[in-house]
Amino acid sequence: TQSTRPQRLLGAVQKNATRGDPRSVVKAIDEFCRHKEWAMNVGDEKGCILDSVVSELNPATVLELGTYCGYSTVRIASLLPPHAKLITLEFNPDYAKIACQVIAWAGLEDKIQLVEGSSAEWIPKMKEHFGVKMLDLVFMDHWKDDYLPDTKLLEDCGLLRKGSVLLADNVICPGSPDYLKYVRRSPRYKSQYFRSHLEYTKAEDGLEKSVFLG
Ligand SMILES: Cc1cc(-c2n[nH]c(CCNC(=O)c3cc(-c4ccc(F)cc4)cc(O)c3O)n2)ccn1
Ligand SMILES: [Mg+2]
Repeated sequence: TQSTRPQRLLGAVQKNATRGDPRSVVKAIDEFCRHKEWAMNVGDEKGCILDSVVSELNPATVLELGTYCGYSTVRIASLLPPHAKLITLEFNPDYAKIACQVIAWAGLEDKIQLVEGSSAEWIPKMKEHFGVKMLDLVFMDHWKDDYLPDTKLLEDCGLLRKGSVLLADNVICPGSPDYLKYVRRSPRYKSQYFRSHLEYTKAEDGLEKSVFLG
């Protein structure tokens, strides 16, 4: 039977990356997506901006919405301090199966908790189920129409504290206009746009970093 793109991406990781070496996993995926098949990872250009936000924040608790094949999951987790935790939420079981293997190849299972299900179901369960008190960083990279409702849900569930950072991918392409308007207008956020390009292309895209002011 035909393989899927995520399966071929995993194959490229297993063929070209060194087990236990997250940077080689990231590099193998970027090479595959640049030279073989485009895939919707945050990519190397926006990935560097993601790296700088994570490194500056040094977060203890990170939530990623939208695992896909685990590219940004590995990128973020490889920069976290020893006892930090990354919870990543994936809705699509086929993506989750691939991401689980990419994360294992990178040797980052101990830092990452991959959860299969919807954000609407799991965000309200963060505290009781994962013992999460507050989120230091949320990387939003799931369905673009869910960015805004899920931001409001994060606020309502008391998961954001003064200084929590929301970092949203694809605010231009495919775009999340209602989210962008909300965080840029709201007095409860300090927002900043990092202009870049859609992964592996010349199209404009960027990351929006929004600090919750409490
Ligand atoms: C918990 C939960 C998780 C999910 C979930 N998990 N994984 C995803 C994938 C979401 N990502 C995208 O759709 C996406 C699309 C493009 C794109 C595509 C085609 C173009 F022509 C141009 C750009 C580029 C990107 O960078 C993207 O991130 N959703 C969904 C629901 N609930
Ligand atoms: Mg994205």
